[in-house]
Amino acid sequence: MTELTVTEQKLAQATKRLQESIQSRQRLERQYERDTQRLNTFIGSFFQTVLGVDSVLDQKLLKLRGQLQKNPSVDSIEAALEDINDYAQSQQLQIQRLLKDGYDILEHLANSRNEKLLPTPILTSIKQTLALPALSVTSITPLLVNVIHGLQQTYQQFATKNAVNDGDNNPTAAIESISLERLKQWRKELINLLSMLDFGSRDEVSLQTIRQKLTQQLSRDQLLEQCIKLIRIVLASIREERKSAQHFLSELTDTLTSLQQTVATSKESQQLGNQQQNSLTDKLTSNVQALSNTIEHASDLVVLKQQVQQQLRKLAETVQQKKQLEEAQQRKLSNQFSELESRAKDFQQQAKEYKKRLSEQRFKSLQDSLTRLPNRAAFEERFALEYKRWQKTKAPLVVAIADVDHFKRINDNYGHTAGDKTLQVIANVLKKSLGQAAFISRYGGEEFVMLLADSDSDSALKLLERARTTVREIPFRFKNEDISITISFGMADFQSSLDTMSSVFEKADNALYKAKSEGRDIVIRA
Ligand SMILES: Nc1nc2c(ncn2[C@@H]2O[C@H](COP(=O)(O)OP(=O)(O)OP(=O)(O)O)[C@@H](O)[C@H]2O)c(=O)[nH]1
Repeated sequence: MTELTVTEQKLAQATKRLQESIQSRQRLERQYERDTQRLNTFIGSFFQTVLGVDSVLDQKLLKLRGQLQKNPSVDSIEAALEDINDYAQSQQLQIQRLLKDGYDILEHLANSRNEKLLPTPILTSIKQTLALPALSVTSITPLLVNVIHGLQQTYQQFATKNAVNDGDNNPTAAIESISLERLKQWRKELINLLSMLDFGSRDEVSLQTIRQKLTQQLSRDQLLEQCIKLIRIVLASIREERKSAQHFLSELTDTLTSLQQTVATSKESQQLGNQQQNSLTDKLTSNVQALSNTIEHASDLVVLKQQVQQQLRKLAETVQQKKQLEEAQQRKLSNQFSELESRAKDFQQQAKEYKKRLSEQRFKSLQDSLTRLPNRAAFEERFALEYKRWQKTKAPLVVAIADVDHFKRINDNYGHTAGDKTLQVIANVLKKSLGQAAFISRYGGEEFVMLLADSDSDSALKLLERARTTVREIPFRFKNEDISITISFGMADFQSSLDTMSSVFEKADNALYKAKSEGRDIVIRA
């Protein structure tokens, strides 16, 4: 083998090795490129998944993706991945804490008694998720999103309701909507209670002011303040009542004492008078006896005449004394009796006034002070009576509930006094249209409840229709504006022996609700 041949062989081997090494390098580079590509794709989809979860992580991933696109060194990628890993670990603790918080919130919502806060399907899915063996971000996050939607719906419902009911667009008021609902109920209840109070002119102004305040939207504190004022008025009135009852009782005791005294003195003077009378009678008897003795033993007529005259004078004196005594006794007794009589007369007058006052109070406690119609308490009493009558006779009995439409607007637009006036006018229209046959009461607020006994359902419906149209045709004028006011009715009658007071009332109430939802200004029969 020549030296040239040897050299050629070595060169060929070296070339081959070089080619192999180039190929292997190319393979490696292709592999690296593929790996980088895969990593890029993975980071890309990972990036899509976690995008928006954490802004710091977003930045780190964006940086890594940028590096990968520039064919970086493995070292620099390793450093970037390590950085991301450290950050992810620190966030993991945070996520666990958040998961725990999320779990607690869901558990609280699921067990909350106020389930109205969330729609039922959401509550069901919370309960199902909580029952899972382990919680993860993927199970809890969609649920939390649902909860947020649910709460948002509830919030919007309350906000709309408040805006419609109270004309209040203040969002903070809407946030407090649950307590606002409650406050509204309390205000309504207090207005009802107020309508049962009437302590005469002394408290009229104060009660009127409280009523006026209660018809406006109040905070809890303001409502409490009105409550306290009301309690003070009631207490003052109770004190007054107690005083007046004490006065009456002390008058009664005085009169009885004086009667007792008169009876005692008349008895005493009668006893004394009897003694005196007896002694005078004895005296008279002995006078007559002496006279008869004188006559019997007389021998001389002149002497006898003198003695008889003397005895007769004594007799006349005694008779006179007896007469005077009798007259004195008579006078004393008659004085005592006339004194007693006048005392008794005074007392009788007082008792009459007291009784009148008591019956007035009873009447007032059953009368609504604004409309002078029977109030809710009177209605309950009458309803029980009519129901008993119906149970016995099965004669027709209809319950009707009337409610002024959009009454709040009248208060809001024309003031509370206009609202009061409206209620008074409507009360009169109801009285006139329904006549004597109906028992009409102001049940509370802008609600009137009527009992139509002896009217069958058809004729009751006609009467109510008449009342409804009459109200609509009244030309109300407030603040130089002509307005039309309407009322809606719900009615129901007793039909089967299964009907009870509350079931028929509820039917009428549901019918009224229907009347409201069907556009108002109508009478709906259950
Ligand atoms: N002026 C006055 N207002 C009263 C009286 N009693 C209750 N109100 C008011 O009546 C209003 C009743 O309003 P809502 O229950 O919301 O009903 P509405 O506006 O009549 O609406 P609909 O019944 O749905 O047609 C409330 O604003 C009460 O404050 C009262 O004696 N006098």
